[in-house]
Amino acid sequence: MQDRQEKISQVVVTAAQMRDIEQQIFAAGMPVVALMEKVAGLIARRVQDLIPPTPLKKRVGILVGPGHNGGDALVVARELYFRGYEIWIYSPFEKLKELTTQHLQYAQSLGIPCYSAIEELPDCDFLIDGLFGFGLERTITDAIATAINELNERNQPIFSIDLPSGIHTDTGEVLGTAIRATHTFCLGLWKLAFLQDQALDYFGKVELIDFDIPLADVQAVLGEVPKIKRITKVTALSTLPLPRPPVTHKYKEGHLLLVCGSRRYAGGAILTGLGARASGVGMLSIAVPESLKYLLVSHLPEALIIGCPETETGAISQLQLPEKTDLSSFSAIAIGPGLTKDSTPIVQAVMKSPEPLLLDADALNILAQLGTIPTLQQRQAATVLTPHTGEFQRLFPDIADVKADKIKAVQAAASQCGATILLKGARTAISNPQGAVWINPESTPALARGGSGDVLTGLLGGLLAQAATKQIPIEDIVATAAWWHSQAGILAAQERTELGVDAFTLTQYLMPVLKQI
Ligand SMILES: NC(=O)C1=CN([C@@H]2O[C@H](COP(=O)(O)OP(=O)(O)OC[C@H]3O[C@@H](n4cnc5c(N)ncnc54)[C@H](O)[C@@H]3O)[C@@H](O)[C@H]2O)[C@H](O)CC1
Ligand SMILES: [K+]
Repeated sequence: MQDRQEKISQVVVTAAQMRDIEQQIFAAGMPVVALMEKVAGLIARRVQDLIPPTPLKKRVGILVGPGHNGGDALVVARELYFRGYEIWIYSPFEKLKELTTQHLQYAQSLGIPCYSAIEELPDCDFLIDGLFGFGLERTITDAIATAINELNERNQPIFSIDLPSGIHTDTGEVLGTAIRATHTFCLGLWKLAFLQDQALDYFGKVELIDFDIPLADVQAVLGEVPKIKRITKVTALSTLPLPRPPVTHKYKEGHLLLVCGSRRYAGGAILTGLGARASGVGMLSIAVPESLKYLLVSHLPEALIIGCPETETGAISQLQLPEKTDLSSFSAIAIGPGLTKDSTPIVQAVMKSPEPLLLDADALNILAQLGTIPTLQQRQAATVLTPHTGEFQRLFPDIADVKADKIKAVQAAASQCGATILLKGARTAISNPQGAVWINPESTPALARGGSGDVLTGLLGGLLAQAATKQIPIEDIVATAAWWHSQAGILAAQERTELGVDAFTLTQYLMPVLKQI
């Protein structure tokens, strides 16, 4: 049972996949009417929990569209009516699907007022949005668009069924206009839109209404291992190097080399180091410009700080590793935070490393400038890139608009360069070269702050180093780091508000996330 719920919570579907899964259920004998009744019954009960009908009678506006999303809304309306709510229906479409028509007829027979003009819908305590679900297929125009805009301006709580009407199920695009919900009940399985940054403003709180879709039906459509998955606590924790074997030594627990910092950006090197520290990595070496050496030693006494020759501008000019050490001495290398663009030769040098390599920040800008993206294909070991949208666009100028469909964009980029790519955002997306995608479903705007990416680079570098001898897919480790990093942000924001999560503070919340579990 637990296992089913966990698997369901990892699943993400497109509208077409949802329709196919639904067809499996109907083909197996489940009547459409019964499924609607079941789903809408669950929604009605949740609404009653959230806004009970007493002591003050509540007035509810029900927005009814032409399809089964409208049918769901009418079943909710009927249930709430019998529980003592005062119901008003707005049903502007002339032609409704048959089942929806029947529910509307019955609602009217009960004496529930029903109007087709938005002006006639009075102010309500809250609204139920059943205009469109995953069947929305074109831009909303004319009277319906005007009505949606007017309803948004009323500032009443809105519960959207399945999706806020107007949001494209797959891309999250606003098709003309869309309901700005305060709460969205996603039905059965998470739709892709819930993981697309561009739609997030419209959902309000989100909640999955699990209506017992059999796993077999999901697998029949998506396969045993779905291509696109949500990161969950369970998936994230499964790749952590915990518990440690009772007998081990520091080099067995990974040796990470960080290459970062410049006179101009000294703090970035410290934050990257602190992120790596939290990963538990066995050995940490940090290459910085010579002039930063003692600053780093004072912040990270456990690390081996390698002072490198520097340019006039204070950037690393040459990677001068200690005696008897070369790039193959490390289990993983992470390069980029605070480098400046003056460290181009260093990036070229580490690309030759035979170990997993993580490139971030200025290392990505240097890569873009060099136009060396195609050479990544030739690397023997795994490569991970962690761009934000701007860096991504500089690296992959020929990939169509990232904002229009982030998930497609990250898949295309990973396949183009043969690296695993983590595209940062409110919903960070990770793709391996074969197009297997992880999306991080929870984060906080508190992390939109200078230095928070440096922390991620250190943390992920440390996890990559520890996993070097294990058979864990690279993208799974990247997903764990993304999850851990955002959970630390969420925890810090809970205790300190969204303004209180500077990058140093963030590093201090990485361990408490694990301790909570
Ligand atoms: N997931 C499930 O198994 C269940 C889903 N339910 C609900 O059903 C909807 C999907 O229903 P469907 O009838 O296929 O689509 P919609 O209700 O979203 O509406 C489609 C309807 O609207 C017309 N249309 C599309 N775009 C526009 C537009 N821009 N302007 C005007 N009209 C438009 C289109 O032609 C169709 O007629 C799902 O979201 C759930 O809420 C079940 O009730 C339970 C099981
Ligand atoms: K809806």
